Formats: sequence, structure tokens, C-alpha cells
Amino acid sequence: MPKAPISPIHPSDKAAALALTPVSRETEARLDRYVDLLVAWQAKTNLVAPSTLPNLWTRHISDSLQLLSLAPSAKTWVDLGSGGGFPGVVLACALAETPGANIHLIERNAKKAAFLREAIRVTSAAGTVHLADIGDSVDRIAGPIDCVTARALAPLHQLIGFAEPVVRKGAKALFLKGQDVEAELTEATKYWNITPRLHSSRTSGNGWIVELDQIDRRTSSATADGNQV
Ligand SMILES: C[S@@+](CC[C@H](N)C(=O)[O-])C[C@H]1O[C@@H](n2cnc3c(N)ncnc32)[C@H](O)[C@@H]1O
Repeated sequence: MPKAPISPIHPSDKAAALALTPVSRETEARLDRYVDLLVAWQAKTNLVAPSTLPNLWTRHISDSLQLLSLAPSAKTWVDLGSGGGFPGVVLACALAETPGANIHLIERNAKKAAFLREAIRVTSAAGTVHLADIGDSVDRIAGPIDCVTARALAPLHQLIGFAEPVVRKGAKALFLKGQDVEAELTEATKYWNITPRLHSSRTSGNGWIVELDQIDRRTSSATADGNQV
């Protein structure tokens, strides 16, 4: 009898993740399909750091799912620099049964965008993939946007610049950040007037989620790329 392939994921990791961030049975089934696809593609495309694969559920999936409780009624999301799909594909799986939900995934790397399209297809999730640079596309997404997200993309002052066009139109920004968040906030306030709310990550001991409801460019200050304005 042929042997089942050995999963690279730690046997207790999924249960730990679902205890931390519970989901419906339908969402769990979609996430299972996403994880299977990601593990298959990971052999040829670097979608997550290989060292994090054994803890994929706690390290990446729960990390993404925790955003839902910070914007429980949000239906239209834009995820900047989605890469292997965190948080965008996970949110699209979780909101697949929500009428009118759509998660826009912006990714400029063609291979990763192809993976994201396949992930949305196999999970029948509520997502739209944009193979594009954020600067060229974020302001062109039609209709109201409730939430803009980013994880492991850029320093906070740059993320704020990327998100500013959609936050100006009413979106909430949720950025997943690491332990250096205070230094990144100090740098960001040189360029932006912001009133951030900081949420301690439920899944990473030293991680934070930065929530912003308003972004205004500071006048008479250096720009985020160092020029005076
Ligand atoms: C380090 S990965 C993080 C991926 C994912 N958000 C995660 O947390 O696993 C950053 C991703 O952002 C994409 N990216 C970087 N700058 C971008 C830009 N200006 N426009 C679109 N995608 C960008 C890269 O191609 C890469 O896939």
C-alpha cells in the first residue's frame, strides 16, 4: 500500500492555532486546502521562511485570523504585498460565506500572484488578485474599502504612505508588526500625523498590530524618502 506523504507541519500546530483563533468547519476546510497547496508550492517557490513551516498554522494562519476581531464588520479588504497569502488568503477563506465580502490581494511578483490565484481558486474564497505594484494599483480599486492590511512588507512610515489613499477614503489600516514597533512609530511620526492604537498580538509574544483610522501628511517636514517639502 502506498504511504501517505509525511506532513512538514508539527502534529499539534493546527489544534493550537484553532484554539487561539477558532473558525467554522467550512473555513477550516478551506484553510486545509490552502495549507495543502502552500506546502506543495513551497517546494519550488519560497512562500514562507522554511523554518516557519512546522508552525504554519500558529505562526501564519492564526496571526492573520486575529485581524478579524479588530474589524468584525469589514467586508472589503485590501492586503498589500500578499506574498504567500498572509493575511489576505486567510481572510478570504474566513469571509468566503459572508455576502459581499472581497479581499483584494496586491502582489508584484508574478510567481506569487499565480500562487495566490490558485489558492483563491482551490478554496473558492472571496479574493481578487492584482498582479501589480502597490503604488500603481491601490488607489484604483473601485468602491469603498473597509480595511487595508500589510504584514512583513516595509517599515511603518512606508506602509502608511502606501495606505494613505485608502485610509483617506475611510478605510481602517491594520499592520502586523514586530517588536520594533515603538522605533517604527517614532520614525513614522516625522512624516505623518497619526493617532495609532496598538494591540498586542495574540499569536506572537513580541508582535503588535498597529491600527490607524486617520492618516495626514505632516506639512513642512521631510518626506518618507528623505526630501524636504
Ligand atoms: C516579505 S513578503 C511578505 C508576504 C506576506 N505579507 C507575509 O506576511 O507572509 C513581501 C511581499 O510583498 C511584495 N511586495 C513588496 N513591495 C511591493 C510593492 N511595491 N507592490 C506589490 N508587492 C510588493 C513582495 O513581492 C513580497 O511577496
